[in-house]
Amino acid sequence: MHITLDKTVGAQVVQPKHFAAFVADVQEAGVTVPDGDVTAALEAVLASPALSTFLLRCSRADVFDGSVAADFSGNIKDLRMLRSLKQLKYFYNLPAGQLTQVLAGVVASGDAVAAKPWNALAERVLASDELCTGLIKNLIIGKTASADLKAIYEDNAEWLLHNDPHALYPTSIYRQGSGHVTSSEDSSRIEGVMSTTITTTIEIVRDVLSPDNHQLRDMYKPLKRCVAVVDERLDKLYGTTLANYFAAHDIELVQLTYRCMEVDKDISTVEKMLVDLKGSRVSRNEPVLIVGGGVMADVGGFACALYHRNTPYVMLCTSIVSGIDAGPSPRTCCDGLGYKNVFGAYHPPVLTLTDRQFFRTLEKGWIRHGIAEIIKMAVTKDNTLFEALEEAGDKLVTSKFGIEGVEAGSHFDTLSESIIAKAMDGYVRSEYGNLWETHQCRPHAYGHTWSPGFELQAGLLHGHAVAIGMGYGAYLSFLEGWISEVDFHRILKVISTVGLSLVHPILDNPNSLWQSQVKMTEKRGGNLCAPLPRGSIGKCGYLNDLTRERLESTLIDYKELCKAYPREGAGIEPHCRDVGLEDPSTVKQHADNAVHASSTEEPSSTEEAPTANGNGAAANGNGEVYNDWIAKQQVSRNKGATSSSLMASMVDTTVEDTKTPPAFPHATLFHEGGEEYAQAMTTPASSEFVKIAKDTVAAELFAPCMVGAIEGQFLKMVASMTKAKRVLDIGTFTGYSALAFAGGLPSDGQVVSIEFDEKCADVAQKCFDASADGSKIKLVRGDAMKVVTEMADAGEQFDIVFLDADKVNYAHYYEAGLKMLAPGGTILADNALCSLVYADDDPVRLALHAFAQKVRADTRVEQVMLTVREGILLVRRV
Ligand SMILES: C[S@@+](CC[C@H](N)C(=O)[O-])C[C@H]1O[C@@H](n2cnc3c(N)ncnc32)[C@H](O)[C@@H]1O
Repeated sequence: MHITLDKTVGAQVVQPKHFAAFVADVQEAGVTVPDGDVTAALEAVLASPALSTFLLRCSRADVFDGSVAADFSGNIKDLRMLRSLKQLKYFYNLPAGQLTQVLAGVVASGDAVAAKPWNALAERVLASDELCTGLIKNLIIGKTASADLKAIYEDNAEWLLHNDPHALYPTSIYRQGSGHVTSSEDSSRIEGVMSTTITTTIEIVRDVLSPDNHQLRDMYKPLKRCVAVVDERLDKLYGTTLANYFAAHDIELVQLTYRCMEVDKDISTVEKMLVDLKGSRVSRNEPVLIVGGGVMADVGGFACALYHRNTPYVMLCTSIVSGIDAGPSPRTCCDGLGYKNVFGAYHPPVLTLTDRQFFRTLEKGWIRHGIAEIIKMAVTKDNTLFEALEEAGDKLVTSKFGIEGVEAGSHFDTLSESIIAKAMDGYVRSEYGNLWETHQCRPHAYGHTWSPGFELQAGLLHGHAVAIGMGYGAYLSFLEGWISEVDFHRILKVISTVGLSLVHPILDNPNSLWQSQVKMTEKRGGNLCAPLPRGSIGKCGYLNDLTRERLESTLIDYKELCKAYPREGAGIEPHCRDVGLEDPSTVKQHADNAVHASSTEEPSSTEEAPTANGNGAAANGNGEVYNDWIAKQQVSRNKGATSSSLMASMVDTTVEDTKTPPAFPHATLFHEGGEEYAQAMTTPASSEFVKIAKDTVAAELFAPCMVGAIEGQFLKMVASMTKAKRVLDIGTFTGYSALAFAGGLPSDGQVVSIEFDEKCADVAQKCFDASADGSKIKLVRGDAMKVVTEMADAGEQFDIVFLDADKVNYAHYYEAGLKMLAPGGTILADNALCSLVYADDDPVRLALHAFAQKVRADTRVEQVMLTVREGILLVRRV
């Protein structure tokens, strides 16, 4: 029994039953693959009625139609057939290596024994350099094709040429375009409609780089090579495995490697990729392999979107975020001009592969951060996923999704895999129906409405910021009566159990959340449209109204509620720096919200205000150009100013040194209000610093000795901007400066802090013990004069040396510090301008002045006197 092709009818429906019939026909007709010449063997198979009728039918199937897909849904075998159908539709244009492989897969799905000769044929074709990459159409309708084959395939080709040319001459088998045009009689007015349909496949796989796994081989063997765009970090971890995989299958690997940290997510990285793709002569229908996490998915995908205006790519996801979210996402992008995700294209991969094995090399902090994206899908889309998360709990983090200490095939192994799979399913179901983001009903934006306001400012990992947004959102949902109190607490519990944050001290500033809401409303076309759980967990609704007053009052209540949770709602390793990332707030000076540690926050919806106020010619609010404004405002403001005018610093660079500090008729460096304003505009100190201040006062120690909030933030940022690893803090007092430095160091960084007063040291140690960064600090009790000499003699090295003990001995600390300074290191001397404000007869006044003069005369160094707080002399070797 053969399927009869009605050649006059297009859009033949091909269903699983037709696949089954084809396999049965193969068996019944005893189609076997002859030995001997491989080309002859392939031709013989193509001539068989069973195969040819099946192929002809497939070529006319409307493979992108939803009703065709609906026939296949249900089980994995069906879905594999559906993917085969999408390829067989274009069989005329497939390389022989690919067609024989797909057919072997189809036959094997119905009858493993019958598939043996088909597998053998596929292997022989793949092994034949000449045949493997050649297009099937050359064999069946080309000039040299046999008359028998032409007789079977030529008529249909002719029909396709007129009725469905895409099936015969495709440049992409993953997209279809259609459209219609209506014109006026004289064609002076035209109304047109265009639409694109895109197909993609997503699969959770295991051991994808094991040579026994044929998924990548099947994709690239027919092409004989694989051009891979690989994240540098992944190359270090898996570069050899990747090379071995392709070598084992005799596929040439052209590897292009890029640094793909969050800061690299800009157009220059995309440009480099484009140049390399062109240099590697990638053709427009050759799928590029992209290997990496969220940033790589965004940037690599964007490069493919631009290259040849659209080049297919296979996304091999190596992180949770890419695995369930950024990887299969159609939204590719990069940052630019101080805006986040401002450039981009809608260009999903043709195949997404997620393999949990890669999670083995992820830090636990990264795993936690990725789980936030899973929680958002669970809460808004899938109650069963939520229950799975409740069941798995913290073990998801400790076992890295069932990869460490969990038996393969065990319940937890299966549970972990299903969590990834369900999250991915929920995500693409929300995304794919809204490809161009033409509306804002986007469940996957849950947790992303208020978090952009504080994520960067607090240096939070994206996942922690989103988790706070989700917790707060769930509270609003509960207040609206959309979910029960029980469900609200279930959501908080899931977040807290995996160590994600419910709160952060940054929430003490509700303004940042409000500003984010204002911007988000603007970006969402004038609607807040904040996705929140509604009805029950797993269902989504949208909050469109929230006044500032309500936001502020509910936030206070929410913070209070969270105190009942472990760690009083705080997350574990919530900051970028905790997981070895650069602190985003110090990496790029974006505006309120810029580059984040992940790519999944509402790309294209979070383009923020520009970073700076433009160039000199930019218009002010009142329409004046900048230079006019300078002339009017600044010139008159500085009229009459003499030596202290701003001009002096530019035209007169030879300000004289004086033997003694010059007269300065003020008690402080700043006029009233100056410091307060600066502090108001500085990232607020966290609760740990508030604790130090309180403990200092409680111990009846003189609190103004501390460096305080502005200088503390400055020291932290210096440490992080200079990428320091070791800091020497001379003069601990109660620990403020030490803890500030510690905050700017990576997790393996160290602050050595010296203090000779036992009472101060005791208070400091307690504060260190209570702080997350305290473990980075080593408190040395003793006389700094002696301790630094011993350290210098022992050859210790530091990236930063901070002088803040007895001022009269600064010269000594300075010399020892220079000895211990690592290449490129920095010395900072605190209170360096105090000589101006101390009483004339104060011995410290002259000592500080002498010290400043010493450094001024020192040809080994360059220095700058900063008017921060009481003056900081910043020194480095030249
Ligand atoms: C200005 S406070 C330091 C403030 C500290 N950096 C902070 O941010 O809180 C100076 C500290 O240096 C300590 N100190 C002064 N001379 C010292 C010395 N020779 N050895 C060790 N500690 C000393 C004092 O006891 C005092 O606690």
